[in-house]
Order: sequence, then structure tokens, then C-alpha cells
Amino acid sequence: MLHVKNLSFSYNKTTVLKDLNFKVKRGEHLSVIGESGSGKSTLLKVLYGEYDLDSGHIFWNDTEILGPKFNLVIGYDFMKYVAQEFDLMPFITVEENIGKFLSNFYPEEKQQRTAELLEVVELSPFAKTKVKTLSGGQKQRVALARALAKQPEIILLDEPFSHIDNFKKQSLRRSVFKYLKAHHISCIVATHDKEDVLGYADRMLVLNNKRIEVNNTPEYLYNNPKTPLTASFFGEFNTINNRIFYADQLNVVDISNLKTIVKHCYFKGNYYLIEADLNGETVFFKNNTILGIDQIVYLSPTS
Ligand SMILES: Nc1ncnc2c1ncn2[C@@H]1O[C@H](COP(=O)(O)OP(=O)(O)OP(=O)(O)O)[C@@H](O)[C@H]1O
Repeated sequence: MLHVKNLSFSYNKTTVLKDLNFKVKRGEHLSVIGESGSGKSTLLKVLYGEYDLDSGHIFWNDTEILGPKFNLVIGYDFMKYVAQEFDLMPFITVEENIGKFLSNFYPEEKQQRTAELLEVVELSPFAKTKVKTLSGGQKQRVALARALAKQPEIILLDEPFSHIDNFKKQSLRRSVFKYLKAHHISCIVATHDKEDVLGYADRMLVLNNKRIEVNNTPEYLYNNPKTPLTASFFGEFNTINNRIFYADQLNVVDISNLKTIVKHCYFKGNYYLIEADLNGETVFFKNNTILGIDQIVYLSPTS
């Protein structure tokens, strides 16, 4: 288990993380979300031992994770970290990059393991391709496979699918997260993308103003967002009478005390997102059909 106790960290004099406490169990998937600059990447780097803490402790089981003041070489065998910039060897092939950290002592096993990892990241056809000729998304997948090569106990992923196109993203996500669960590898994923969280994360931690705003299951936080920041992660929302309603929680009705004027309709595939004016405030709701601009529409929240 990863146990973070009273962790605080500053770059020079600027505090980025203040008094964080959380745990990640073996095989558990934790997503870290927060606005740009809220400290997600910093948290992963600190957990990896890249920096020394101002105060607090990080333990993986009984081993304390320590920073450069205490370690000549950063990092521990049980933990891998895939940064947003991936540090690959450009002039050797994809399979050589992945195999780099595997033992040459059992060549057959090494080959099998490399082939298995190439399948997980859906890069088998590129095994013999030199890394320098790959696209950004393909390089990101090589970095993922390389981090998995030596079967870490915990992996830290910073926006792991950010460079990957939408065609590939869905199946790659399923493949990687399924692999981590099947092998009981704990993971902490910093992300902006709710698709990385919903359906995969066991827990979701929201960083705000240097602290953990909430840490709970995605289901709980979706149903009880408490703050606009958490709600905004899940989609368009409205605050009406101090309560948060997602766009799909407002329905068009014949008459109500929520009288709105339609201002814009956005085609979203199987629905339209409607932007409307409610007493000078903007509200968003979903509707199956397009509505007329300046049309008056009454809304009612689903209870
Ligand atoms: N090496 C550094 N030295 C000094 N300040 C830094 C350094 N790296 C990041 N920061 C600052 O720390 C804060 C947190 O940055 P961080 O990259 O951790 O945020 P983030 O939530 O990962 O952002 P994003 O979602 O944009 O990647 C920011 O204010 C950033 O400017």
C-alpha cells in the first residue's frame, strides 16, 4: 500500500502541495484531477522521489520513499513513472527500447514479454520500427510499455493518453487499465480527461488550492459534486439556488418557475446542448431536438 502522510512540498519558496494525506491499496487505481497548475504532475514527481519534501512521509509498504538528498539514484524498483515527456532512445527500435530493462539471460522469455507488452499498448506491428520515426502518440505507448516491462508494483502515469488519437484511445485505455488490474499493479493517473477516470478509477482525488479538496469514488463524486470544480470535471453543469445540476438533470416542461430564453444550440451527436438565459445567468441543458433561438423554454430539475 502507498501511504502519504502530511505531505507538503514547495518549489523554492512557493508551496504547491500542502498537508496531503491519502492511501492507495495494492491494485487500486487512483485518478488525480485538478485545474492546470494545481500540482498534479508535481505530486507524481514527489511520489516518485524526484524531489525532497518540505515535510511529511511517503511509504510504499514498509519502504519510505525518499528524495535526492537521501538517494544517489532517483526511484525505486517497485515503482515506475511515465512523465509527460518520454525519455526514449530514438535510434533503436520499439522492441529494443522495451527490452532494454529486461534481462538478456533468458532471451526467449525476454522476447515473449516484449511481445506481450507490445500487445498491451497495441504496437505489435511497430516492433522493428526505430523510435525516432514514430508519432508522439506511438512514442507515448512505447514509454508505457517500457514502464510496465519489469512489472512494477505501482505505476505513476502523467496524462498517459494525451498524445493518442480518439480512434486508438478507447481501446488502449481498456487494454492498459485491464492489464494493471489483472496484475494487481496500483496506479495513480494524473489526468484532465474524465474518460480516463469513469469506468476505471476506484477513487478520484481532486487537488485545489494546494490541498486535497475531495477523495472518493467517481460514482460518489458524480452524484455529490459539492463544488463547481468537481462538477466541472464531469461535464456542463449549472448552479441554481445553490445546488449543482448537470445539463442532463434539467428537463423541458410546459411551465415552471425556471423560465429561460434559448441563446445557442450545440449539436452533440445524440442530443443538443442548449445554452439559455435564466434571469441574466447562463444555464445549460440537454434536449433531443434543436430549439429556436430566443424561444422561451421552462425547465424543471430531475429530483
Ligand atoms: N520545476 C519547477 N520549478 C518551479 N515551479 C514549478 C516547476 N514545475 C512546476 N512548477 C509550478 O508548480 C505548479 C504546479 O505545476 P504542475 O505542473 O504540477 O501542475 P499540473 O496540475 O500538473 O498542471 P497541468 O495540468 O497543466 O500539467 C505550477 O504553478 C507550476 O508553475
